[in-house]
Amino acid sequence: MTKEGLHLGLIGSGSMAATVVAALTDAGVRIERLSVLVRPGREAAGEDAITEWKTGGAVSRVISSVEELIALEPDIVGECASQQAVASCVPSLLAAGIETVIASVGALADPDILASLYQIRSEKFHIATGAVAGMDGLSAARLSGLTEVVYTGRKPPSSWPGGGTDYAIIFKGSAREAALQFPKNANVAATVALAGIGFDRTQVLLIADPECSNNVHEISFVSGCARGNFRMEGVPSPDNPKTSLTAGYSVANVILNAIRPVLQTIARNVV
Ligand SMILES: NC(=O)C1=CN([C@@H]2O[C@H](COP(=O)(O)OP(=O)(O)OC[C@H]3O[C@@H](n4cnc5c(N)ncnc54)[C@H](O)[C@@H]3O)[C@@H](O)[C@H]2O)C=CC1
Ligand SMILES: O=C([O-])CC(=O)C(=O)O
Repeated sequence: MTKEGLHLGLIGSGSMAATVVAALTDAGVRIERLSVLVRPGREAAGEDAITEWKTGGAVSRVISSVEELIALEPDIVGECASQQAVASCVPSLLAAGIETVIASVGALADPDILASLYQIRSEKFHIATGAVAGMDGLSAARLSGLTEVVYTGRKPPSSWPGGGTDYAIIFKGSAREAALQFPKNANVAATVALAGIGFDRTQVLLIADPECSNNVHEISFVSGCARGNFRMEGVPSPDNPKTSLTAGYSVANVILNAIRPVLQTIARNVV
């Protein structure tokens, strides 16, 4: 981060990336440079997408390899792309010492990916809570002994693979299976698993519900210190209703917290 502002790196140029940039700009962060990693061949589409973003005048650049992104030396990178992007980009970013926040948390349900990130043991690795909330309470309750954690995710039928219009139980099983089978819809299952009793003991129910206009996340748990029941009702992103707007705000919030010490230093220097 220079005295003038933040050099933000993003992986992905879809709905969540747009929300992250708008949220940071609205929060008063001056994004001086924006480096956006897209899939090879998607550079022009990425550049078009960025023209619609609320960047506050950032100088933007679209690249298509993680090596180029690393060479540009962003202050922090937000992954807003896919589980595959976590696997292929995040270990290199962390190995290069770059602060990185992930949204595609379901990637960690794959033991090989988890192991590759664990080996790096970087304090610069952040997991956004995404579309859900209450993970602090769940992880605190874990210390008292969790005996049951159930996550239920409901979205309108059109937001599930295959579309349709009717009520349907899309999936019932473990958080590991949910996160790997529904990479665009069940990252929250992975987040709940990581905060609570793990990928194999967390029970997941995914429902296509025509009564829903929002994306609803319900968590219940039983522990030694508390029983918990909480519910988050996320407004779908206009460009991609599968993704709740909360998820992008969550990535922006992690970025804000990570850069805050630097912002405070700048404020002290300027005032
Ligand atoms: N933790 C959470 O609560 C949530 C996490 N997510 C994750 O965030 C991701 C992004 O969500 P949206 O922006 O709504 O999706 P989107 O489909 O609007 O945009 C994703 C963009 O990333 C690009 N992309 C995918 N893999 C890439 C790679 N390896 N390198 C560069 N670009 C790549 C795609 O081409 C697409 O343009 C989802 O795919 C999902 O994995 C989504 C919703 C909630
Ligand atoms: O955005 C949401 O509501 C949740 C979601 O897609 C996910 O968990 O992957």
